Amino acid sequence: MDLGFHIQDLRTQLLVGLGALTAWLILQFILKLRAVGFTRSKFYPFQPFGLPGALFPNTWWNAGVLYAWEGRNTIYKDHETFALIPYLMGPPLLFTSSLEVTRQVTARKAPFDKNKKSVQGLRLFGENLVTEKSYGEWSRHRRVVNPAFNQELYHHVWDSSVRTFKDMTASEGWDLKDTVETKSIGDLVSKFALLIITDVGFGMPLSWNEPPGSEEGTMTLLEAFEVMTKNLLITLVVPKWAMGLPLKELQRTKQSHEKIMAVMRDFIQERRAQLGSKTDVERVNESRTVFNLLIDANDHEGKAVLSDQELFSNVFVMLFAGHETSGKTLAATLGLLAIYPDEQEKAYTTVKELLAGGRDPTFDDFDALRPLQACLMEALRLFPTGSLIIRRPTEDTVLRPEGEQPPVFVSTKTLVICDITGINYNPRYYPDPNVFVPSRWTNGNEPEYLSFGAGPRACIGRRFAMYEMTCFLALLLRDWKVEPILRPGESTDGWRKRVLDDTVTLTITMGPDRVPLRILRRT
Ligand code: HEM
Repeated sequence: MDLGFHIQDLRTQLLVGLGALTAWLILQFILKLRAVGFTRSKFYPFQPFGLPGALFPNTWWNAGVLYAWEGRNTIYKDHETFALIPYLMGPPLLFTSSLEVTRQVTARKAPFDKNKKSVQGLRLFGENLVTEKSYGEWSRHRRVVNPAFNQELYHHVWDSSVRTFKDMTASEGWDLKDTVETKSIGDLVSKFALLIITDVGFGMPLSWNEPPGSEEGTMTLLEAFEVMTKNLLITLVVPKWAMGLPLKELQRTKQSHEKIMAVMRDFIQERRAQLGSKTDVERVNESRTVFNLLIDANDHEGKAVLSDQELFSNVFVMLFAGHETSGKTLAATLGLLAIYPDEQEKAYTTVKELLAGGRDPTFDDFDALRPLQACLMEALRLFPTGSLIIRRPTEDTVLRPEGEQPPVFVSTKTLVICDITGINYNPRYYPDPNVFVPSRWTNGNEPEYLSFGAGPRACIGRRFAMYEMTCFLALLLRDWKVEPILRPGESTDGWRKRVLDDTVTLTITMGPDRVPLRILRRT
């Protein structure tokens, strides 16, 4: 055999292959540029939210998963709207920090819809309110769930928040202490929010020390959520059959899914058993928890509005959307109040005057607690837990930014990223965007608020979240003061960077991770 000829042949084939690949990449690159109308672009090998972009950190050559967060003060400096072209892999993206463009993308009947792939992680158990397409089955889901979010439910949220807060301080031993140091206020407030959603959303009041599944040796629901959230990437990339392999993280991820499925199955069965023994009149008079309404809609004879799978999936998404977001927001708010003692003092003065004699806050106090709501809104501006509104054009479209900026063409091949972080740090809308200024939201000239989304797909749980978080904050500030636990020689700016800014993670929602705090009893 002529080995020299064989190698020569192989080399030629390799060169031809490489040439073809290069030609194909160049063609794709041109098509991607065309898909965004040759708009001003930045170039990276991959897109930030897919593999392998998300696997590598955000750096000069890679737009990692925290691209928008880490670039919040820089990437929009020259252009409020620009394209990101992944030249090796992934669709072209149009990033915008423009309110005007975001309004056009999220408006009712706008030619934009959810992108199925972007909400893949929330489709773990099937389609639901969050994952359905606006021009698909979404309105059917929203029609079923909408009526549950009413005043009666919010009353329930408030009462449950008071009860759970007291349960927390008693169970965590705070009631016997003057100073509490916690390594992670995030863990406590996340648990608080989970207990509220299980109680109010599903009629399952659980005590602080007995979260579901707390039998010895098994994962609790809280742990299951944490594992599932942290390992979302594993869920998205590892095929189902491989989840059974004997690797620790795979096993834990699998266990977390099983736990969540089991708890939800129990929820559904228990509730069905309760509802089954009731007449129609009794059903109507029943406490209208989100869950009762879902079951009702599911079971009503001849009028099944949601399939069993959809019911299951909506239960999951409510548990998820209803706890992670509020927990992370509360953690960020407490962290910021700790390093802005003047703002904390102002909020405390409101609470002290309103709750004279140390009484508990009631539902009717909500409006008077507006300065506390402003602290939460401002923290959520700085750390928007739902940080990206991702949409795909349903037809080729032109977006028109404000002022002098040129119109932007986007084809159906493009993903449009309305970057809430980008908008929230845009100095045109929020002067001194890095500073925590709660009075932005009470000065009578409030800017538009994007942190709960916009348009018909905006957050259905906004008021739910604001009630539970305001109540928590009122109770905490009434009795306690929060302080940062500084390292020797550390400034509060250094603390903010280390504990808040640099610990932000993006799984499904975004926010600081743990937030260590010193909590001192007020005398
Ligand atoms: C601080 C707390 C919260 C924040 C920051 C937040 C943020 C958001 C955002 C930005 C969206 C829009 C996403 C998009 O357009 O792609 C959204 C949608 C949604 N949120 Fe929230 N959320 C919070 C709390 C809650 C709570 C407590 C619940 C339920 C109890 C909830 C349930 C939902 C649902 C079901 C949707 C999808 C609505 C639809 O597409 O029709 N959220 N949320």
